[in-house]
Amino acid sequence: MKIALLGYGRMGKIIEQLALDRGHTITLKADSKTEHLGFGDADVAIDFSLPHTAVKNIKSAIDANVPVVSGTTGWLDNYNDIVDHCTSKNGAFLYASNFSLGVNIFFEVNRVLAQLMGKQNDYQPSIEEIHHTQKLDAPSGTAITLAEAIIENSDYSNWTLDPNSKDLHIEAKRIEGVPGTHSIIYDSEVDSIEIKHTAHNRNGFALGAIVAAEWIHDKKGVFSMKDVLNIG
Ligand SMILES: NC(=O)C1=CN([C@@H]2O[C@H](COP(=O)(O)OP(=O)(O)OC[C@H]3O[C@@H](n4cnc5c(N)ncnc54)[C@H](O)[C@@H]3O)[C@@H](O)[C@H]2O)C=CC1
Ligand SMILES: O=C(O)C1=N[C@H](C(=O)O)C[C@H](O)C1
Repeated sequence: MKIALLGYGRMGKIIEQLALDRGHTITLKADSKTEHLGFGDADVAIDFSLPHTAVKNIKSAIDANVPVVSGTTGWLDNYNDIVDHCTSKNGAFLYASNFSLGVNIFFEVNRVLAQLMGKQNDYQPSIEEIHHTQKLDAPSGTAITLAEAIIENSDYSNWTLDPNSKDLHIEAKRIEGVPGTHSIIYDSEVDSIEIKHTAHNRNGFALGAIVAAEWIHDKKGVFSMKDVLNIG
């Protein structure tokens, strides 16, 4: 496949390496200095850019009739706008807050645990996420996905970063060099239950994005990693 990379930072560079190893070619490496996104004959685009550039990048790919997968976080207020745009142009689009196989399994474990704990009022749920200090958004997109599943199965209606709020609390810690760690904690007076996913490096995110790009390149519609991995 010919792949256009929208974003050539930490993730874009790892995706390039793994994509070449899988026999793909890279036709575009767009970064902050790129003035025009020339998609040429790209089969698919992979967007790992910045919260304020993702919407424009995704729309440009759809307008160029290039299926696009996006892992950029922090832009989801515009998600429905992108879905409408993709549908009106008969394009192909997939967003995942986290592309790694391990986290997508963790999402399912979180959902089952949330269903079990939904009526256990003695337990207070909370989420902790830890990322490197260069991360621009908080909480992480992954933490938001985890929170949404807990909210669906409980009396909570919102998540919050404020520890004094009554909403579902997400604690976002920034520590140099951490690729991404997410924990769900249910705490009671007598015990606690905790599940945790720890990324050891970024390769799982990158591989998942390439697998998603391979999957979507000949499709039309709006998809998620559930469609790609066939889990859940
Ligand atoms: N969904 C997932 O599995 C994962 C998502 N992420 C997310 O991916 C995004 C990127 O992460 P990193 O690579 O670590 O960030 P980074 O800061 O290393 O890279 C961002 C890149 O975007 C480029 N860029 C800036 N303006 C652009 C524009 N207008 N068009 C195209 N590119 C532009 C920058 O020059 C840079 O190369 C973040 O939002 C992060 O949260 C990161 C890892 C995994
Ligand atoms: O910025 C990152 O690095 C990551 N961002 C994603 C997120 O916001 O959930 C995924 C992963 O945790 C790494």
